[in-house]
Amino acid sequence: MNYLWFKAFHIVGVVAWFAGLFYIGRLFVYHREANEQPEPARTILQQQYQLMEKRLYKIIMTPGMVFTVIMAIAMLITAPELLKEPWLHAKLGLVALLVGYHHYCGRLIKQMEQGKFTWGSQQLRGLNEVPTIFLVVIVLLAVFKNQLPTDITAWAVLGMIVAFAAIIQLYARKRRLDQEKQAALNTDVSKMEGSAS
Ligand code: HEM
Repeated sequence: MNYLWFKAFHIVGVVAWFAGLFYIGRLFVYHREANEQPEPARTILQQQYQLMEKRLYKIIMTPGMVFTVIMAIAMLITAPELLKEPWLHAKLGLVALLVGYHHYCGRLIKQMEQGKFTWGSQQLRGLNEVPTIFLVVIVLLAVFKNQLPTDITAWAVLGMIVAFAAIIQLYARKRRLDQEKQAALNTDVSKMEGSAS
């Protein structure tokens, strides 16, 4: 019975952790794009995003991760025979990588604060998709366990990577065209103002 309680709260922890992992990636993109704004909007937006990133990391993401792991350890103490399962070994490997990604996000927050950050918004959009791939594979492993169809899973991961890359490229193209249109419009307006005065 305890096992089921731990499992239920393990899933609650996973939901909180991933809410943070998904949102932090979005905030990084907005934070980076705030550089393109004129002053004083740039400084105001950057300070606001900095604050939101730090709070999200400290108040949601890290507690979500710790809670997920504590509940997982409680499950393993209750049912230690699980430690012999190959699916769990694979899952632990992926979770270790995910924890690495979590800490990398913490490093990015510090780099942004110190103005040492060099990534572009398109690269950040790519980085933002990393947790989705982890989520899909870890959940598949947790549900299918040793029966996981590895070929379908590998194709699904590949399909996701290709789809994300294509969507990011298309969106970048759309943004570039919108910016060019806006710049042309601004030039026309200033020409009209010039000839009116
Ligand atoms: C230290 C890391 C983790 C360990 C040791 C761990 C271990 C476990 C164990 C032992 C179960 C119970 C399996 C069962 O009763 O059938 C479980 C269930 C589950 N875990 Fe994890 N887990 C970890 C992290 C994660 C993460 C990061 C996710 C999500 C991305 C996740 C998603 C799930 C889900 C959805 C279930 C429910 C599966 C089911 O009942 O069919 N776990 N986990």
